[in-house]
Amino acid sequence: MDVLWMAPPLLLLFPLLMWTSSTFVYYFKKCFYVAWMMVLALLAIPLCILKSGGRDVENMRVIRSLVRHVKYFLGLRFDVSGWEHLQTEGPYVIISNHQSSLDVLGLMEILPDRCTMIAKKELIYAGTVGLICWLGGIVFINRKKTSDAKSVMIDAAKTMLDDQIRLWVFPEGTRNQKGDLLPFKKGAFHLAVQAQVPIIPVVFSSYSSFYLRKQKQFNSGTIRLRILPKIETKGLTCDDIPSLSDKSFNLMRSSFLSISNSVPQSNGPCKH
Ligand SMILES: CCCCCCCCCCCCCC(=O)SCCNC(=O)CCNC(=O)[C@H](O)C(C)(C)COP(=O)(O)OP(=O)(O)OC[C@H]1O[C@@H](n2cnc3c(N)ncnc32)[C@H](O)[C@@H]1OP(=O)(O)O
Ligand SMILES: CCCCCCCC/C=C\CCCCCCCC(=O)OC[C@@H](O)COP(=O)(O)O
Repeated sequence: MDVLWMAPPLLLLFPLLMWTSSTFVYYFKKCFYVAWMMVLALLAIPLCILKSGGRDVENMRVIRSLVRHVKYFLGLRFDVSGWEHLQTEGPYVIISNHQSSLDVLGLMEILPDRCTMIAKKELIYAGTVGLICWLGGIVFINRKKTSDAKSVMIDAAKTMLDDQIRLWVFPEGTRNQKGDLLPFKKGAFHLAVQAQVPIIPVVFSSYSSFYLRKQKQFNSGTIRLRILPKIETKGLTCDDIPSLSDKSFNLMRSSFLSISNSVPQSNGPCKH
């Protein structure tokens, strides 16, 4: 009978235990993030339509200002350096590594005016977020059809110059949390060379100190964001794309490793 007395305090303790359980925090933060972004997008839709009357890169100002507080809810901080490198007139291509949808928070932290992104076309179906991406002028590509993706990017190079737009590209082409960068795809470099505009590399430090998908952990943490000096492409041609891509990759990789305090995952212990 005595044991029954313990039931009410245990029942009260249960939510507390749940709350402190790191798995619960992980799922809660992830669900909150998606749901809150959906709500913010819903708020942004009428604001963007009122501001620009439809799809326009200027809507990114509205989206940027609505998203900037989200980091506080998730316990994230950004330590940004290299702001001066974004003080470049006219169009340019920003390239950055891509670890998770959380990259959107860092992106909005430093997003320059008149800058939009290249994204996979599936994103347009993400409910209110999809619609706000369209209103923000995001350029959608079909990754399954190289010829389509290429022709959309060739058009984008022309639009960049005609409308003085900057484009943010994730040259790895997909999300990656392997503790290293994936080899770069060439689209971003073709884009910059075709438009003859500079490339500004941006590096996000590894999220592995606070966000671990496999272990279901999502703690508080600081993300170091490094804006690197621009790489000029004036006078470069198609033939220079491989070396331009390699140069960018090497610069970003060494910056990533130095700000992440991590070593790439090896395939096992060294053999002597
Ligand atoms: C409030 C709520 C707010 C919400 C805000 C939300 C913000 C959202 C943020 C959004 C975040 C969303 C983030 C995301 O969604 S990330 C996913 C989408 N982004 C990308 O995939 C971008 C990176 N990918 C590329 O650049 C690829 O190269 C593409 C996709 C273009 C093709 O890839 P694919 O794998 O099919 O082919 P390949 O790379 O092997 O290339 C094949 C050949 O073609 C050549 N080639 C390539 N390109 C060009 C070109 N332009 N002109 C001439 N030639 C070109 C190339 O040199 C190669 O030839 P060669 O060298 O072998 O001879
Ligand atoms: C009714 C449809 C509901 C869909 C719900 C999903 C909506 C997501 C909502 C909020 C998340 C906030 C920001 C979304 C921006 C995500 C950009 C992103 O990270 O896309 C992934 C893409 O770069 C690479 O894709 P893959 O790694 O190749 O796969």
